[in-house]
Amino acid sequence: MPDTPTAPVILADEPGTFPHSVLAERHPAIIRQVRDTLPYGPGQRRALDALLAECTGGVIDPLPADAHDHERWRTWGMDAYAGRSWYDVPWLWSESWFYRRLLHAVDYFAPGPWQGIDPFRPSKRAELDSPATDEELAALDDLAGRPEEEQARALLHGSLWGNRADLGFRLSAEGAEEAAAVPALVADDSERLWPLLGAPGTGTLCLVADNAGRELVPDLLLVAHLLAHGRIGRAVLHVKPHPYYVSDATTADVVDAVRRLTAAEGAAGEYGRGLWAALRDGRLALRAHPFSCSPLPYAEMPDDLRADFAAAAVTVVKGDLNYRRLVGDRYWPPTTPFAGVTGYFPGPVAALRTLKSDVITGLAPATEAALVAAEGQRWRTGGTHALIQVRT
Ligand SMILES: O=P(O)(O)OC[C@@]1(O)O[C@H](CO)[C@@H](O)[C@@H]1O
Repeated sequence: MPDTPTAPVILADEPGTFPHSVLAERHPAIIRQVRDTLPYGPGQRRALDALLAECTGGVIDPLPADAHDHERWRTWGMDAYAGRSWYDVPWLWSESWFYRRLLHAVDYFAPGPWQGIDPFRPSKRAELDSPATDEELAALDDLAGRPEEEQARALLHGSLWGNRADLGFRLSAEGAEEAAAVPALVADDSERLWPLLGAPGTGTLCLVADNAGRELVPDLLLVAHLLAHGRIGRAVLHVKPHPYYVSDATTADVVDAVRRLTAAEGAAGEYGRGLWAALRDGRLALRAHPFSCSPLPYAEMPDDLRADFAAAAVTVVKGDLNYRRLVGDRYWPPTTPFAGVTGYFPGPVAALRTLKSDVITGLAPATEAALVAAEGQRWRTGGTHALIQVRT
């Protein structure tokens, strides 16, 4: 691994910064949204109110000793951070902790009637059922007659820009989606990705999914296309084992998305039936590893997950949060080489991400200078720029 100097870990302790606004504004908005969209009983509403007070002004209070994942969270740093302000621990950690505590408040893990009920399901379903999704699926028919290579490129870009549709992000950046009408890639290594996905392919693609709905649908379309055209032999789709970051995809969301596709007309329906068959015969496998909801960077991944990625021809890592975990949630100088910070990854890795937080690596000096000249630092968090970075 090239010798990469380290950089300061991002905390949320500075008012006026993006991480601080996530803890001080976005998390309270998410609690209010959850409280309003499902008819939770008095106990759950009290717990949500207590969480609101704790996450904005209180300290980290460990999970109850009988929580199923108490031991896991201890190894992930819970004891070390107990008693400290949410703002004073790594931002990556406190955000992840927020979602775990939210699930506790709504009895997601508690035996009883609310066990396994996704608090974010109403917003995920609304997005999947929206006319915008219909339009995107209908547009596939125009693509169907094009040369295969052109289709593959279009689907890769669909998967990349699908990351702009992020329900949690919309709570605090209304309008970002519309503002980004012109795709603006700040780094594009896609020419190094295609040889890893070249026909006749027998290799495995690992795709580490991010959001459900309008991101997961194009991710699945890309996988369906690569399988159907023999560019890969098999795909492994990593999803979250439980609801996370509002819109992150779980197995239930994959099932919803595949059913949505199979019910569609034309090319979308064909892709849907291909995915259904691939799930049934094992060419498309799902993983929901606990580490996918961990508050730690991928550099600290456990051995079984490492082995999964090591066996892939390439691992494609989707979205902003996965990028933060891939390169480390640090204030890297933007020109820090991507290959250096991902040198630990056990095989070729590609990041497909729209930029929604401060972390960035691998920019050419001229690109950084042009972005700063045009936008100050807004390009880092506005969701209007994207990147494709590859380390072979
Ligand atoms: O991973 P995703 O869905 O692309 O984005 C997740 C996100 O919306 O949440 C975090 C702030 O809460 C940021 O990392 C990012 O803006």
